[in-house]
Amino acid sequence: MTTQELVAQIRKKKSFLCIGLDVDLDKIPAHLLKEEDPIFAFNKAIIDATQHLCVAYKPNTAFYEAYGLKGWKSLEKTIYYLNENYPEIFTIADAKRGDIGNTSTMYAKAFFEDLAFDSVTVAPYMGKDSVEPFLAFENKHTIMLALTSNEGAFDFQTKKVGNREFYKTVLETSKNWKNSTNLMYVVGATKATYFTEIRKIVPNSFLLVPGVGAQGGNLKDVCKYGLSENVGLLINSSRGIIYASNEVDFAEKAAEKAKELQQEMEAFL
Ligand SMILES: O=C(O)c1cc(=O)[nH]c(=O)n1[C@@H]1O[C@H](COP(=O)(O)O)[C@@H](O)[C@H]1O
Repeated sequence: MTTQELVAQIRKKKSFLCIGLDVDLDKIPAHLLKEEDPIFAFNKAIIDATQHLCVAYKPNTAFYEAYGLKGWKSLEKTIYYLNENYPEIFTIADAKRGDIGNTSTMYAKAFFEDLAFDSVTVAPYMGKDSVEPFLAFENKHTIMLALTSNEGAFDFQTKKVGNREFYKTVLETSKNWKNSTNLMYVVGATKATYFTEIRKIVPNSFLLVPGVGAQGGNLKDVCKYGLSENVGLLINSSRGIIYASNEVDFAEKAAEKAKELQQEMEAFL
């Protein structure tokens, strides 16, 4: 999917919401456990109930890998279901990959070719030659960690290297990499006050913003400091939406939570 197509979808739906499909079998409604594939049954119900309110879905692969082969099959069924039924939706494999060049190429093939996701999250720690193999794929997006939502972000990312915070160096450096127009960046919603500085370095890039809902990030502040000319934000909520209820009405309740966020977003568009 091109960035223009993503922006057009945002304008049409008046939403820049991304729903995180982080499925935990201990948290989903008990009646689904009788299904042949409870994870897919849960995802399908959530997707059908919320697809008109959001523009992206982000399964975090950890929640599928934890269940072995069965979990990976559920991930595959979920992405196929999305691509077949809602091709306008932007899909994010949240896998936080990155390795030496030839290994990164295989990671990129796994998520862009075999599973046909539109994007994948990547860690920048190994540098240019670990990220460029992902950037080589046309109309695919590489979402690189810049300033994460967790406490540990202060361990390295905000530390000064020379006279500059490390996350700023990561952002600035990555702009010089080959095919850097295929880059997006992760910035946590819990770090809303940093968005002004980040926008000085990457004024037009899309930012994936996790951390609203369960982690306490504030949507209004993120919009205030983070919105760009072409919107430039995908705001993710996982637990805050998908576990709104663990009864038979779980999909309906998830849609209510998604609608609340969509309406807050609409006010900014
Ligand atoms: O890359 C991510 O998506 C990510 C980066 C980050 O800084 N913080 C963060 O929470 N995430 C992911 O975003 C999701 C947040 O989930 P909730 O806290 O349940 O909304 C999880 O899948 C996290 O792994």
